Amino acid sequence: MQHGQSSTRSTISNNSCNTIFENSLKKEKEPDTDQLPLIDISSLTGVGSSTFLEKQKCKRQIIEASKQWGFFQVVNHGISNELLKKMNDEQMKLFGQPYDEKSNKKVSLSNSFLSNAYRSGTPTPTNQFSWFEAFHIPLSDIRSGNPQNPNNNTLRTTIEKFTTTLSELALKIAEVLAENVGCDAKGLAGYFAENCSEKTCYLRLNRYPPCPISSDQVVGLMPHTDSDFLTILYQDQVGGLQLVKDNKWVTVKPNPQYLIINIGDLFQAWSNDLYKSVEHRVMTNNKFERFSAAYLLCPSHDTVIQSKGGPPLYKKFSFGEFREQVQEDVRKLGRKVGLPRFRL
Ligand SMILES: O=C(O)CCC(=O)C(=O)O
Ligand SMILES: [Fe+2]
Repeated sequence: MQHGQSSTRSTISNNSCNTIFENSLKKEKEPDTDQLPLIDISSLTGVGSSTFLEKQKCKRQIIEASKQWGFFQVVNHGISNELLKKMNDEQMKLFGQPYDEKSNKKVSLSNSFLSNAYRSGTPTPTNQFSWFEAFHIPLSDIRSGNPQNPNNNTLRTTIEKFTTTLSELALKIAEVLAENVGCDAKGLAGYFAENCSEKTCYLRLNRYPPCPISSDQVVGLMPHTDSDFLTILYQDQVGGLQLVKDNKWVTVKPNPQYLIINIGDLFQAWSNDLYKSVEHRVMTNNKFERFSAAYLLCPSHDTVIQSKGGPPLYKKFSFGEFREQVQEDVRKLGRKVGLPRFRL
């Protein structure tokens, strides 16, 4: 599959991104960054006790990081280290199955919540290649998993626990960000709960195999922005995630106890460019395989995105229109154009 063709993330390559991408393909070693904001969100998640002032501080940090970086890391997120480890173990087992099994060519995954969920990188029209494989799973499929498939049952229950907490966390973060662009708390609770449901949100399980090819044309995952409100990412200790900050690629120092949150295109449009949907990518590694899991907060296709706070920079669009435009651009141009298509 062309990366992003049927998912909410897609490669992006407008002019400025091309420059970044070309520089980036030289694969020079970028320093890890310890500067990526790390936010203690215990006051939001209720892990431990906290005061009103601590909660206000936490909200301010989330808003600042979303404006300056479009990315931040969180601790005290409410998912235990045991559950994170279990998730990683289950992911290893799942991807460890023979290709025919996991890609659903054999029957063992069919009729399970994983049927038709498998994806892997294929060359782009410009012969660039993403060295990954993934399962793209709508949350509603997880809950309706087939209990008769004992192999996948611990996987399913682990994913279910993991995504239940992530769903709550995603809504809390979304509400903090939306409240700051002038939405009253009552209206907000309705907006996200009504428009983002388990039918519209996804979990992506990613595996980046060790890559023996050293070529500028091969990356773990092509530069892209996420076509959602926000993404919550869990990554293992291997590293390879990079994001653009001040026109340079910086490497995120991996810490498997943190979760990483990034703003997607919809929040950038909604906030009238206050929050940044920042390009990111994954580099390859010739020694180690790498695992990550991404939770994507997406609305239903008929949800309307309307810029708030100041004269609008984007025309009103529905998520369905956005997705169709992305898919059409990927089909016709081989790349996602994304938000610039909707700019006034
Ligand atoms: O694996 C990663 O670190 C990033 C994954 C990602 O960007 C995505 O799934 O959209
Ligand atoms: Fe992404």
